[in-house]
Amino acid sequence: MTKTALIIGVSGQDGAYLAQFLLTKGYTVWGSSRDAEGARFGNLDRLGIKDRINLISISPEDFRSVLVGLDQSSAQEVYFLAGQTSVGLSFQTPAETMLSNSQGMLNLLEAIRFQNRSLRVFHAGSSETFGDVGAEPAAETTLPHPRSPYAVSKSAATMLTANYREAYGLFACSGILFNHESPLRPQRFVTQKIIQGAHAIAKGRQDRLTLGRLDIARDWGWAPEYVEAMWLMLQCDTPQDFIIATGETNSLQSFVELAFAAHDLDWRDYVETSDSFSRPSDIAHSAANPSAIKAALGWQATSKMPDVVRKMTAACT
Ligand SMILES: C[C@H]1O[C@H](OP(=O)(O)OP(=O)(O)OC[C@H]2O[C@@H](n3cnc4c(=O)[nH]c(N)nc43)[C@H](O)[C@@H]2O)[C@@H](O)[C@@H](O)C1=O
Repeated sequence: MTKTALIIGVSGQDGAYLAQFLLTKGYTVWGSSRDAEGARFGNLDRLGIKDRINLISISPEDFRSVLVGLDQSSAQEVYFLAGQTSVGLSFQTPAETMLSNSQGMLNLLEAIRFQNRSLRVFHAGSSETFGDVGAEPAAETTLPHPRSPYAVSKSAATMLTANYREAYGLFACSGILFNHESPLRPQRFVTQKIIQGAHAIAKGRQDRLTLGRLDIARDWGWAPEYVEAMWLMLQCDTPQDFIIATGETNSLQSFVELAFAAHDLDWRDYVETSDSFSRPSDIAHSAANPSAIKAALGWQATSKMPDVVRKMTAACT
């Protein structure tokens, strides 16, 4: 029998790749955005799948709209990928960030409980939950130490998901996603800003690139691989939270170096730094231990940071 999935937040990077992946698996795919009639769905267009998705409007902060969306799609699997995704922006829009990420996920869990639906639900959690990790990479058991309104909103939604699983027996789980990138990433995120900046400089369309702190370090993976992990988590016998990451941490400076080297340029000739991109509090070092998902589901990231740079650069036009 054909399976049906609903992706709440289909217009973003992960929503688009997940929709594409589920179509290859033969799913009927429903995808939501706040205003499905007004939205452009540029990422779905870019992947050439817009016409194959049943597009509907859901505002996750609006309980009624979530209930109606679940009814309309009759999905067996629901993926919550909606909400405000920028850590930097969350310092300026803390309330909106809390509402869209925490209240939105709570509404979905409550709607499933209220309608007594036996569907499976995936929540996109974030490594931001862990804050700065020390020498020991974060594992599923690492205690939260959120350092931004975004991180607090994701931590709350992750805890709510676990609570509804334990209290009401819902098949609900969170993937604790570390940074994952692709050509669909907007330039508000540092990787795409660097890739596009280096490309524009190489083409003579731009002189300099201004960035914030270069000494921060992240675990950067390849987004199309991460959506497969999301799907695998809903195919398990029992729901469980997993870290989704490569297990390799690199500095932002090394990312910049590779992005410019891809055009035979020395980054030091073009990159300057400015405090205007600094955050009130930031994570200096983020690192993951993704061994649990490999052991349980056989999933592991094959593209590491240099592959991410290479593939994002290759997609530049
Ligand atoms: C896992 C997590 O991953 C992402 O959050 P993020 O790590 O904050 O991503 P980002 O690319 O905005 O920043 C990465 C680092 O880079 C530093 N940085 C330096 N210079 C610039 C700069 O010029 N722009 C930006 N944006 N950052 C800069 C910045 O201060 C930060 O330390 C989201 O997907 C989020 O949804 C998520 O869950």
